[in-house]
Parts: sequence; structure tokens; C-alpha cells
Amino acid sequence: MWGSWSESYPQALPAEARATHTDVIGRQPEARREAAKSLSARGIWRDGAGPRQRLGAGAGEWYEMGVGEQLMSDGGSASGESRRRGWARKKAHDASEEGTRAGVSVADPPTAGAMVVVEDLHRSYGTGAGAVHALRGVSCSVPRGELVALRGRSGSGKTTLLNLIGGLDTPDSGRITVDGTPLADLGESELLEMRRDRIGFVFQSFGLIPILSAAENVGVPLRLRKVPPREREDRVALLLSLVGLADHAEQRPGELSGGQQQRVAIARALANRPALLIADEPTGQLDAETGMEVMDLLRAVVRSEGVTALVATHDANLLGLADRVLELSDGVITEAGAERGAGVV
Ligand SMILES: Nc1ncnc2c1ncn2[C@@H]1O[C@H](COP(=O)(O)OP(=O)(O)OP(=O)(O)O)[C@@H](O)[C@H]1O
Repeated sequence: MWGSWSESYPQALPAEARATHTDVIGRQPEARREAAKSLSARGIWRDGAGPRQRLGAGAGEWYEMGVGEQLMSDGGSASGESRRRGWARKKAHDASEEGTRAGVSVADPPTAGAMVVVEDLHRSYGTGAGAVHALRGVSCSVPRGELVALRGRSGSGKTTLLNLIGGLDTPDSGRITVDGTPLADLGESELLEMRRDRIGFVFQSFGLIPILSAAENVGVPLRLRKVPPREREDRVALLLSLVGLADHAEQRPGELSGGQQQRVAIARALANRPALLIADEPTGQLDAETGMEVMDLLRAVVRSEGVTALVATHDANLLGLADRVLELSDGVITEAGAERGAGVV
């Protein structure tokens, strides 16, 4: 299974990255130790830990390297078995759909034509007495063209919910519809395409490939989709300009500030013109002022690119920039539909 990743993904990268990534995942020869060390320092790679163990520890981090869409197709956190179980649950769920719909909070925004509709979502980790019920019947929706903030304390289930909506994980039960498509209806390859072409991901730790320039990082999703070089260069230039980094195209992530790196990550997430942008604590590693700038940028791209954004944050100062705020508390939505930041700052 891993063979299909190492055979297909590196071909989509520039030669230098191709060699490093193949080696980091595979043999790690002496000449590439530095790259491996850098990934290891960020917790992305640990000596001796196989890819599957790493995926178990945090599938999202592989995505952050820009390789997630390939890895997820080969054995991400949602195994074939769990997806099959998801199918069985979906069928059972469909049978009682009316009852589920009745459970949607009246405070939710209208679901008709919404970019994301989540219905009675449950997700637990572990079993028996030690089970953690991360989501306990979440129902909510994200209207098209809005910037929606997902707020909640640490451990309230934000990442779990975003991973499920982004198709990086499978629910125990419940239903997720993204851009009109129920995720449970998608096979592995269709889900992969959905993640690659219709959803952009931004993570707290930026997830840029250290040996690539800003422009090359932004271009990775386009290479994966085999966009012709000229078109790719034009799109990358436009995106870097959109995020205010036209003059930093040739710099590598290590030569950029945290805020600039996150801007590159946002540009990369927008590369394939996604319908939905999912950001998990995008300002978590930034100081307050830079965090506000990044949120401002997110808000601007929602407008200019016509994208819908769902952004998890527990920073109260950032919530005022959102069109709407969803509050997650101990695995349930406790407040929804706060329009234009009213009463949330
Ligand atoms: N892989 C896992 N295995 C076991 N428990 C998990 C796993 N992932 C999350 N949890 C638990 O599920 C609950 C929700 O976690 P989640 O990461 O979704 O919360 P969060 O709101 O994103 O937190 P934070 O703001 O700290 O990132 C927590 O109790 C967490 O410990």
C-alpha cells in the first residue's frame, strides 16, 4: 500500500523535494539526515516510527507536509474497515433520517444550500470504560460564502469535528454533507478527490515543506493535479500576491516569519480553488497582532475567492471577524448562529 504513495506522490514534486521525501519516508540516507531531523523536531517524523504509527498519532500532520491526500488514500486514520462500518451506520441512520433532522438545533443557520451540513454526529476514541466521547450528537451547518468560527475549550472536540468534515476521519454515526455531497456516499478515491480539489486545509503548524520555496510550496497541490507549468506559475503568482508575499516567492519557510509562513499555507490551501477552507487554530502559533492579520486575510480571501471557511479557534479576540460563531462544549454544539460576531468578543 505504501508503495503507491512512494511511487506516485514524489513524481509530483520538484526533483529536490522528490529525493528528500522519498528518503525521509524510506531509507533516510546520510545526505538527507538534516531534512529528517527537521521533520523529527516538529514531531512529524520519529526515528523508528513507521508511517502507520505516525498516522495513528495524528493523521493531520501528514497532510500538513502536503502529502496527506496521497497518504490518506493509502491508509489514513479512516481504515477500510472503519469506513465499511461507517457505511453500515449510514444505512441505519438513513432509516431514521426524519428523527435526526428533528434533532437539528433551532438556533442553527438554515441548512438549505449550505456548504456544510452536519447531522447528529458521534465520534468516540477507544472503547469500554476508557472511551472518550469526543462528539456526542453534533448538528450544525456552515452557510456558503461565510467565515464561520468554531470556538471551544481545549478538548471540546474542534479538531475531531474538522477532521470529520474534511473527510480525514470517519464518524461512528451521523451524517456530513459537503457542497451537496454526503461524504458517506463517496468511495476512497472519490473522497481523495474531494479533499484534493474541493477542500483546502490550514493547520496551526503551517505544514510547509522546508526545502521548497514559498512559490514551490504553493504549487504542490497544482503539481499533484498535473496542472500545466505555465498555468501553475500564473496561479502561484496570483496567490502569493493575494496573501501579500509576491516579493517572497523564492524564500524558503525557514526564511519567513510565522505570519508569513501561515500566509503561504493559506495560499497553498487556496491553490485548487476549493469550495471549503478548513483551518484548525491557524493563529495558534502567532502573536496576537499577527494572528489578527492572518484572520483578516482569511476574511478577505473568503470574499475575494468566494470560498467558505470554517476556522477553529479558542482565541476570543479573533471571533469578532467571523460572520458566525459555533460553540462546541464537551462534544455538543451549545450555541450557534451568532451573526456577524454579535455578542462573541
Ligand atoms: N486519537 C485520539 N485518541 C484518543 N482520544 C482522542 C484522540 N483525539 C482526540 N481525543 C480526545 O477527544 C477529545 C476532543 O479532542 P479534540 O482534539 O477534538 O479537541 P480540541 O477542541 O480540538 O482541542 P484543542 O483545542 O486542544 O486542539 C479530547 O478529550 C481528546 O483528548
